[in-house]
Amino acid sequence: MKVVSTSPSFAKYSNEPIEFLRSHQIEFEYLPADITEAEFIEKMQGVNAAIVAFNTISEKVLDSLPDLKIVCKHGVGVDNIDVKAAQDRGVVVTNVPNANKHAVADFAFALMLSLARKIPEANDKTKKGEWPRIFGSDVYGKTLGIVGLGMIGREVAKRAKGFDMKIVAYDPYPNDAFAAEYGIEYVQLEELLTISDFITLHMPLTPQTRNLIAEKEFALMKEEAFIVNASRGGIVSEAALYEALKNGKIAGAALDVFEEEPATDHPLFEHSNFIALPHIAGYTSGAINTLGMVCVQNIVDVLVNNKEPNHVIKL
Ligand SMILES: NC(=O)c1ccc[n+]([C@@H]2O[C@H](COP(=O)([O-])OP(=O)(O)OC[C@H]3O[C@@H](n4cnc5c(N)ncnc54)[C@H](O)[C@@H]3O)[C@@H](O)[C@H]2O)c1
Ligand SMILES: O=C(O)CC[C@@H](O)C(=O)O
Repeated sequence: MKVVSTSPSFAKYSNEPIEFLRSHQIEFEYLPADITEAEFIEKMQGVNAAIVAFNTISEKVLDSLPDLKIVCKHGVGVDNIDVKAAQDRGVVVTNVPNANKHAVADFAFALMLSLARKIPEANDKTKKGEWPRIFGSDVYGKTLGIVGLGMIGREVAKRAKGFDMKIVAYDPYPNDAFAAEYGIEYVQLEELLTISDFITLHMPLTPQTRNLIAEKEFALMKEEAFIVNASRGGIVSEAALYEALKNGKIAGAALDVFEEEPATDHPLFEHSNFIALPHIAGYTSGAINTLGMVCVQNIVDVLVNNKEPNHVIKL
């Protein structure tokens, strides 16, 4: 039996996941994260399980890999996997919910603070020998709008309580008990965009959420508002964001995720009130170790124990 990973972070902090596979007589190999579809199909012949980060598992890929039994998303969002096609072919798809929620929530908060206090700009100038008086915006006591109050959104809300923020949320599937416990008010998206000083997005990329934040939505926001997206590229229209920043419709934005990744030499980079990150919100040692161990346990359950693994994505 053989497992391949295209996730560059799999087993980065310890060998435990690979040793676990070997203890079950399962071979392991890394493939490059930016592998082409044709190369992936070629290298995956005879392989029984794939651990994937960003590469696309399309219907064509699944049709070309008759020995594949399980695809494990090394993370949460399964937008790069054709789950329906996999299900139709009897290939199990799993993800790892929960494992990187603290890492991403911390990161989203770091981005809000970085935008409000202009930390990247202050760092750049100080290292260039300047000693600038840079004035920022308050975070403490401001209104935070969380779009998508799932596992990560709820962790962001818990952090925001420590900053005494007023929290509003939009989510088509409300969690009333959590909202009541943390004093969160559910509102419609339009209201959230209108009243929030900080807006943070934490939902999956789906046909319904693609371009959810576009020209009309930026027009609703306050001129002092900051927006953070550490969920998925494509939820924020980058063309609309470019115009919103250019025309001063909002105060700043930070993206950890882009419509096309890797994002290099992007028009948004010209805006000084725009922070660009390379899809690293979930990258901490604790999160990565848990992700790896959950993936390999699921693989052993399918290939060796003949048992339903945890976190199967079912449509
Ligand atoms: N940047 C990163 O490295 C990174 C890491 C982990 C997860 N993510 C992304 O974050 C997303 C959220 O992760 P999670 O663990 O909180 O998932 P989750 O499933 O626990 O929560 C997602 C929430 O979004 C809500 N939702 C669905 N459609 C919506 C819509 N149209 N508008 C508003 N809310 C909507 C759901 O009801 C749910 O409450 C993932 O889907 C993934 O794409 C990114
Ligand atoms: O595995 C990764 O490298 C990141 C995955 C992350 O975006 C997620 O959806 O959890």
